[in-house]
Amino acid sequence: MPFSIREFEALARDRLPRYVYDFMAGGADDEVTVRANENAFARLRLLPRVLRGRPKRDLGITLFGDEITMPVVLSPTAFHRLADPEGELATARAAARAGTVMIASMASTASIGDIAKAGGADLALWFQAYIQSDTGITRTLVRRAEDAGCRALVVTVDSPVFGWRERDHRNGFHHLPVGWHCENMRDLTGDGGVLDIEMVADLSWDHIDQLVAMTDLPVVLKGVLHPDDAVTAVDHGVRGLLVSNHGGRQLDTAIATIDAVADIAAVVDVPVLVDGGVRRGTDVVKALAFGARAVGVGRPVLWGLAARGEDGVTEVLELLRAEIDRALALTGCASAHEVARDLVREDRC
Ligand SMILES: Cc1cc2nc3c(=O)[nH]c(=O)nc-3n(C[C@H](O)[C@H](O)[C@H](O)COP(=O)(O)O)c2cc1C
Ligand SMILES: CC(C)CC(=O)C(=O)O
Repeated sequence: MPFSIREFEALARDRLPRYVYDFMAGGADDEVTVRANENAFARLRLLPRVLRGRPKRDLGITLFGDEITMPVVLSPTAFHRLADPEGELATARAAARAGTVMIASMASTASIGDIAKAGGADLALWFQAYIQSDTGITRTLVRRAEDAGCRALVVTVDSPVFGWRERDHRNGFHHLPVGWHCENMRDLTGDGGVLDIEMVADLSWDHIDQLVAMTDLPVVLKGVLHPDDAVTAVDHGVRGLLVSNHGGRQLDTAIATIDAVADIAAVVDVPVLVDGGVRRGTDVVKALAFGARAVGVGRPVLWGLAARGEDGVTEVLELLRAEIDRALALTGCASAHEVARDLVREDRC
């Protein structure tokens, strides 16, 4: 079994067709932000405490009333069938076994209802949506998420247009293989067809008001990086924030997310999550120190799924859990809640 997420990525790279690996690993333009997300974590250094007598660590946290077993959730990623024939169903089973949240992408290759069934009652399932220009379509998607038992709605707001992904253009990857579809987009128009997902350039806070009014589920905004937007979001009834630059796939040279999270956590009272470049338990501890309640992982889940299917996702999540536990022990913390801001210093080398 691989010993690190890095090794899972190498295994996945060997197993996947080139165009699939590139789609998953790649980002926008020069991929500056893809690299920056990881590099920014490495630049931060931990200042551990000693002799605090911590025989066991408690990794659990609460999100919207649900207890999860570690401060790591599965960020939404499209097209899991490209990684494994069982696709999102395998991912859901692994997330349920790990006792954490899966944020299912609107661009899943299984429907949200089928993902919920696969995960079973143990899965804390959230649904990620791109607001569509036709409010009726957005409403139907929200109802499907509610009917599937989703516990929160994540609205991605960093994609008014699609990022420029040169690897995909070079590989000619613009559509799913014949016969595979975004199953959440089926039967939305009455003719049994599958609609394309739209990126809507004129999205505004009015759309967020509409969405918040449409559902009792907590709405989480994904893709906020500016503290002023975070404050505005909460004013509009948003109940959580996922600080994200879409894994460097949208605006290249956008700020690394770990560099954005502290300023946001300082100005809002709602749970703040962060994703982008989390590859080690020490990264998670740094995010907690900056005020995040939890982190999201995108590509690591895909590497696990591509390398070893459902078991691979389980192994990736358990690797992270063990690494977080070890990082807490080595920094002198008994729980995720005890991680304090003064554990992290900027690298002075
Ligand atoms: C292959 C791939 C597909 C993605 N699909 C979606 C998506 O459908 N919706 C979304 O909001 N974010 C999507 N993302 C972004 C992730 O939710 C997340 O922000 C990002 O992957 C985090 O960075 P990491 O991969 O370094 O962990 C995708 C990312 C990847 C790598
Ligand atoms: C195909 C898109 C809807 C998903 C994706 O690749 C992304 O959001 O990065």
